[in-house]
Amino acid sequence: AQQRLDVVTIFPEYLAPLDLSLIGKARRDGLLDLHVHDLRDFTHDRHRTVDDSPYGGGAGMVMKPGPWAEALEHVVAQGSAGEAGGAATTGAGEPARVPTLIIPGPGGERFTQQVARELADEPWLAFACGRYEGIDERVYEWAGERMPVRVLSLGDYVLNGGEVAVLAMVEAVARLLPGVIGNAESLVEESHEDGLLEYPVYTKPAEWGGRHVPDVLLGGNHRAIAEWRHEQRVQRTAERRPDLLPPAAASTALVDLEER
Ligand SMILES: Nc1cc(-c2cccs2)n[nH]1
Repeated sequence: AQQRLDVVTIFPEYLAPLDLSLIGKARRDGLLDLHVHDLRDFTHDRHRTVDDSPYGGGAGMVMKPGPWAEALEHVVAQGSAGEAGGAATTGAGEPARVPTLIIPGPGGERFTQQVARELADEPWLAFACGRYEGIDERVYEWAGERMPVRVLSLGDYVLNGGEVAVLAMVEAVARLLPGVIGNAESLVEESHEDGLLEYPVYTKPAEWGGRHVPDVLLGGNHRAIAEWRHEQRVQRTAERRPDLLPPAAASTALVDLEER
């Protein structure tokens, strides 16, 4: 199953880290088909203008709609024709005609592990990297008439542009694709897979700076180890992320903690 990814940005070099290690290998193994497009290639003036001052005044600049529409039309045309890399195919083996367009922004729906899993099932994703001051609203409307559009936020903080958010989302999605991560089981027990944070991990030496590895991990009782690890995940989630626990479990886990 190959996934096609297109990224449109005014800083294509920002996406260079995607050529490294895991993601780079997935691309070389043909699991991922990544294309980065420079938004400025879709301008026609001498200064390759992509933004302008906001109607209604206010600080900063807003990205112009024209270049975005031309860039996204190019992405749809190139991707669906299978030029410069394969046309993504749906699960049913049908060529995908349009991508799901992901637009990072602080005002979007929360990007979570669940959303990452949904995106990993998509045959074709396109990412539009805007600048913080924003993209002309008519681009969202224009794109929404042609393809599914999701505005996604990494969290409640403000970045200057979408590139960093796209790097994070591409990594979170690509590692879920079959064959990208070595042993699939490492995908199961990690944080947020089942709503709990991960348990503490240890490796050699057994004693380090006067600190010891919990005895249960040094023995071979796999059931006891699994129980200890689950208990640690519940405790750690109750301490750091009670919001992830269903209310009853949160208070029970906290009562247990306070009693210790
Ligand atoms: N979560 C989040 C996304 C963003 C931006 C995306 C694009 C420009 S700023 N800030 N914070």
